[in-house]
Amino acid sequence: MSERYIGLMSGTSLDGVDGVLADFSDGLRVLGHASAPFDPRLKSELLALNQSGPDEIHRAQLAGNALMKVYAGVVHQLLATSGVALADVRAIGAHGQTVRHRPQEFDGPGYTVQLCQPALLAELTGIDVVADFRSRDVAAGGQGAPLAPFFHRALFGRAGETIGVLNIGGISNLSLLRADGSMLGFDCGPGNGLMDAWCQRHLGRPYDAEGAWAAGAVPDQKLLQTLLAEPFFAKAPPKSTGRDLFNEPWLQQRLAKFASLPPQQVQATLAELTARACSDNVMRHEPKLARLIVCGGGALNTHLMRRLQALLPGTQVVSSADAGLPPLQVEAAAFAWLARKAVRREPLDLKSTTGARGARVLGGIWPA
Ligand SMILES: Nc1ncnc2c1ncn2[C@@H]1O[C@H](COP(=O)(O)OP(=O)(O)OP(=O)(O)O)[C@@H](O)[C@H]1O
Ligand SMILES: CC(=O)N[C@H]1[C@@H]2OC[C@@H](O2)[C@@H](O)[C@@H]1O[C@H](C)C(=O)O
Repeated sequence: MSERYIGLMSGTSLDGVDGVLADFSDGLRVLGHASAPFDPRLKSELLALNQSGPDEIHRAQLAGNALMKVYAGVVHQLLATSGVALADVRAIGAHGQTVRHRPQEFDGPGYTVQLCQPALLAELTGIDVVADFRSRDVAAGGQGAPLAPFFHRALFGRAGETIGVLNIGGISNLSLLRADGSMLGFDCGPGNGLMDAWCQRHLGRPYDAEGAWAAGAVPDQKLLQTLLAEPFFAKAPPKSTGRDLFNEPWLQQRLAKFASLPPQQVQATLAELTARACSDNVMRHEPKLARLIVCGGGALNTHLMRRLQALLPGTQVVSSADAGLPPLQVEAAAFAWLARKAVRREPLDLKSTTGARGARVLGGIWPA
């Protein structure tokens, strides 16, 4: 049986799809990486679908179909560039696009929605598809996120060492892999999402490359304290979040009293907010952490990486590239790894991360 899997991730940044073709026959070997940006229409529709709007069920299905075409394009790109035959790929792990994340609503389990049409993807690729990774966890009382910590442990964990893995995507999440093999994983809060939105609004660019714009101003401490007063930051794990909370209206409401601040200073404050959301959690849960491996697009933000290092002077802050896997490949590889777990019906012990009642197999399988 082939040990080759494809992982496809389109995250909360809405920048597009990252795909990885990985071979797990001896640890992890990445055979290919491909990505595809969303065209502006699909991007704005996916963004709009994060909020309720007219005819949203219909629009969500069509957006899911359009998303699968982008996913299939990435699969074909991976096969073409790696030379791996279609029949040699055991399965695709397809995350889909999160448009709602409300794991706890009222007094029962809530829900989490990832737009995804696994049946269509199976048709378009001729490969088994594993999808819907989060709903079982929510059904078992968990947050449904983050799920990558299990992969972080498998890839970066070292017996006898405590290591942190920080993913900075649209939202940021931290995995603390402890020396005794136990682990803690949860979302920290905003990652690049608020910075991206502010940069798009004021510079017309999708993100602040290398954090150069933010680096040119000093954060406003009063605004920073106002943003950090959000109760999510003080909550104890398990916890997860998304665009449902950290969105542009959230920011605009808090900016109302800071109308005279120059936009660049707001950007510097948003970068500091992301850095603090992450570093405060390291200080709270593992103050003597020796090494923090950073992945996700935020690892490419030089200013953010410098701020993290400054806020965590006793910790060596490194990009995941220095630990063997480039930042934009980690999450996609995680969904290849999670697909393999589903195919092998191997449960994950979810308690320490999502807070689910116990170990569960995550994901459903749509045969080719
Ligand atoms: N060179 C760069 N300089 C600064 N920021 C960058 C750079 N390259 C990417 N980014 C940031 O990384 C983001 C994409 O990161 P990534 O692909 O990890 O997010 P995601 O997977 O969508 O999110 P999530 O992990 O929340 O699901 C971009 O939106 C941008 O903000
Ligand atoms: C609901 C959802 O899509 N959550 C994402 C999001 O993006 C980052 C953070 O918030 C994390 O909790 C999760 O993604 C990663 C892949 C995870 O599950 O580990």
